[in-house]
Amino acid sequence: MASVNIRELVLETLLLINRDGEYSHIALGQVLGKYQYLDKKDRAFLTRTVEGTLERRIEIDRIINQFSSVKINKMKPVIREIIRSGVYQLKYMDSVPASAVCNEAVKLAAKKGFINLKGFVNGLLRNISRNLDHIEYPSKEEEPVQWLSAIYSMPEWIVRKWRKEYGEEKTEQILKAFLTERPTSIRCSCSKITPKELKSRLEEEGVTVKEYGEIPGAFLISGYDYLDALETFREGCFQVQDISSMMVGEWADPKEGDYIIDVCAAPGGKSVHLADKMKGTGTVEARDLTEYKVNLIRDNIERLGLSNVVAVQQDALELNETSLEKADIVIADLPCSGLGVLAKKSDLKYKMTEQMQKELAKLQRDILSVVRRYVKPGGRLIYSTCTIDREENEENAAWFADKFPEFHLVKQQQMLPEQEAGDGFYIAEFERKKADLE
Ligand SMILES: C[S@@+](CC[C@H](N)C(=O)[O-])C[C@H]1O[C@@H](n2cnc3c(N)ncnc32)[C@H](O)[C@@H]1O
Repeated sequence: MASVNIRELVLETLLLINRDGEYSHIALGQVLGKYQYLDKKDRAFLTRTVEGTLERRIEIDRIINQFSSVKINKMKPVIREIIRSGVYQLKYMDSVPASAVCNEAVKLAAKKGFINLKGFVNGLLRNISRNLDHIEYPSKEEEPVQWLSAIYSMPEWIVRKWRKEYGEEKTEQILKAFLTERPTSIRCSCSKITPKELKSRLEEEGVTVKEYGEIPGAFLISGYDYLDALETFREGCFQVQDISSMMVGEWADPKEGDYIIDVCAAPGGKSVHLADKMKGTGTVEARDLTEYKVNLIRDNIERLGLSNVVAVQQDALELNETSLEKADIVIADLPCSGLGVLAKKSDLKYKMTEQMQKELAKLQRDILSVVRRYVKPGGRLIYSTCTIDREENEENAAWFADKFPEFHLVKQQQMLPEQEAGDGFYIAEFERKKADLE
């Protein structure tokens, strides 16, 4: 088999994300999928370098601009990504010698046809490597927003918003949590295997497993190569799901035989959790907008071998007359800005804008206005997002309770990203009164 240059794959992935606008988890998944034969060490290097270069991009670009005669936004995309990933390795990967970083970057630039820029790449990276102790940052006291933005690589508009909503100290904790490496959280597919059996089978497969006490059947796993290489995953013994996101299933806590409509369900994490909780009884109707998305749900249903979930294509903005007042529980885990899951999808912070966030908050209201009509009198609506933005969360919940008095807000919780596990996530539970006011 032809040998692959791992730094070339890093470059290919970063170009897909930063130049072509692909989502980081999709780009990385595509490249890792295409080169499944890479050994564990190379896969880990690829993942860490791509994710690290992305999550530290604001800081890295500042460093490059401090030392380079050509500013970052004037560089050719290939050279820009070679230098960015080089700076990440120099600053954050102690295991890679500086000389190797510089030499490999120069070779890669030449291989990509930029022979005339070999000297530039070499000179810049060596200069940065010699001056890592002389990087200039904004002053913490005089420019706190700029300082937080540079140190934690978060766009200034987001830092400003969170400082206002959460205060200085909490904002810094949130920013720090996003940059902390965490294990993968999984949920045992309890209709297939007991948590105890799952734990021992994973350990037999060489995986490090830690129980996450607060949720039954939840574990934190690490030390594996990739999921498809695990027999327990292929057999559908567990589902990868964030700890915070599992709380939707815990709050919904369905009874056996319930009819649940999950209006924005792909790839199906919450739908399969609820189906698992109903032990083969009842029905979860898992809907999403496009056939592509619906197929992602089907893949999960098939892998987990569940018989009480059906995946259906349906636009949540269009009223489905046949569903009126039918559901015991409606799950509305709606499209959102995703600013709670930056630990896993760090590129979202560069893609999101204030304007897009406002449009999403409006879309959430529009969807809620339609799908509330599927809830039976006495039934429940669970609204959730994976963001920590008040406008999409508490403000939308208050608007909903005010606009539709047949519902009352039972409880709501904003979960902030945690160091060990758990994304930033929001859940609100509404109950529809038995006798409507309408
Ligand atoms: C936050 S994700 C859902 C995650 C899912 N609940 C899970 O746990 O795996 C939001 C989903 O909403 C879907 N979506 C966006 N607009 C929609 C619409 N108008 N109708 C139905 N689904 C929509 C997206 O395709 C996306 O899959």
